[in-house]
Amino acid sequence: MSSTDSAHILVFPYPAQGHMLALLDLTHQLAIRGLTITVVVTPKNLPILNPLLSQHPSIQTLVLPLPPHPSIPPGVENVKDLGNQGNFAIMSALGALYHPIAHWFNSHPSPPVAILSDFFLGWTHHLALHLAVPRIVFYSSGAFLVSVLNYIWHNLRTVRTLSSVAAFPDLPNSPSFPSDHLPSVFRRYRESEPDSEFMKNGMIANISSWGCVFNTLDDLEGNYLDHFRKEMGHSRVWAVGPLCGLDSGAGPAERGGPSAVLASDVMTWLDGCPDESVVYVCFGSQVLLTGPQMEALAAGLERSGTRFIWVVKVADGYGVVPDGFEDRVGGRGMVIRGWAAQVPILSHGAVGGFLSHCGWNSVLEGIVAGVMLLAWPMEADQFVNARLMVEEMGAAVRVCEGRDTVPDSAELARTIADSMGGTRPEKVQAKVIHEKALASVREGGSSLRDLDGLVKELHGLHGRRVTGG
Ligand SMILES: O=c1ccn([C@@H]2O[C@H](COP(=O)(O)OP(=O)(O)O[C@H]3O[C@H](CO)[C@@H](O)[C@H](O)[C@H]3O)[C@@H](O)[C@H]2O)c(=O)[nH]1
Repeated sequence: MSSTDSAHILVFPYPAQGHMLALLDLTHQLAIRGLTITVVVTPKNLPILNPLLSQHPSIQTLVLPLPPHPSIPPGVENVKDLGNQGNFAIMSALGALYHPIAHWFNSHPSPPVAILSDFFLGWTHHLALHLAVPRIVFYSSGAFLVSVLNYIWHNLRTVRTLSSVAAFPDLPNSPSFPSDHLPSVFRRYRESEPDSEFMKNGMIANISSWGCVFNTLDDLEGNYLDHFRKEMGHSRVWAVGPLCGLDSGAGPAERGGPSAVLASDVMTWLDGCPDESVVYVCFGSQVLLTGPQMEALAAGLERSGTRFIWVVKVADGYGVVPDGFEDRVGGRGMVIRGWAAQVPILSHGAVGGFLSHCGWNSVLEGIVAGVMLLAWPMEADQFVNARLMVEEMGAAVRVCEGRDTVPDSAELARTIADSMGGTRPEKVQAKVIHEKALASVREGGSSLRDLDGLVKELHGLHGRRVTGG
């Protein structure tokens, strides 16, 4: 199909690995289904698109410099270099791309018929209204989290005045959370502070957008999706996940960047381990551990007697792997300093557990791999995700919680050894969800059906004007 006879979509990922990689997985799916695509990206994030662009040379990029912001050091364009606290500044800085994008759009011979953009780019709703095209929100987090957030923005004063526990009586299962477990975008929000207000307005704009896509599935979050659909009052809510369970086609070993240790070397090491004997430890792309946390985790892994792969993010002022640790654990463990090929590692039959911060992508990748999660939620949506997996799904074990908490290493060692050794009910349940997740992205599955529905809707926009929402 040529670019003139297929719908042209503008895809705008948010520059954080946990947001971007999943939207690029979706972009790949849209490209193989014949849509014409332009991706908005800043120069330093362009290499993250390499696997996608080499697979689909027809995908165009709109490369725009990141507008300056006083809280963003020169040269920084991705949240991985700032941590979670950098989100508001990056969101605000990107907001200044409104006019450059509008200008590009208005001078394009065959401009996009829709904008598909991350939920941290809520302002693109107004851009889409201005350009008279529909905007579709991509939620890189789950429907439970988004339901919690929507409740918060609608009941801001009430939730802010609650002291220690916040209840969500309108949501399925009426959950409640200690207030320090609420999503970071809310906890970091300060009334009248410009970047905070910009973020909040963007979140509210998401609710009015024409449609939305979730990287989730009915069998995991059907109750929250139903609740959300009711709140939206329309059916343009597509649950297409787990996107990592569809053929990524984008060379998973290079997903997000080159691996610090050659992926083939890691695979060879795993080949020498018995089935489901290895616990994979990684806390996503943003979290850095303090010195005491690193020591406790190292001691826990050492005392557990379990095989492991530990991915350590390194930065000045944060913890390091204790001296002599690797000699003491001998061939039983592998430490990867920097970026790891997470998806291929998890999919290896030798991996049986995943000690994770419960970032949404890690949760889904663990499910697709059929490994049990050992949950250590720290910030953002992670407490909500952990609750879903531990309490509601019964498919994960909680090992620690909190961004600053230092786990007790003896207890950590026991939990790791116990989880990896025995046949816990959570392990069995993780396999049940794994099967359901794989079925959802196979022929006849709910997520594939929704993906086809989304694609049909996008193709249908070609030559038609649908705006607002
Ligand atoms: O060494 C690494 C580290 C991460 N990843 C990948 O990077 C992504 C990380 O995403 P996620 O597990 O969701 O963690 P974060 O990077 O922390 O993601 C942010 O964005 C997510 C989506 O909104 C939220 O759920 C998280 O809480 C938030 O911290 C995943 O696809 C991983 O496979 C690698 O491939 N190699």
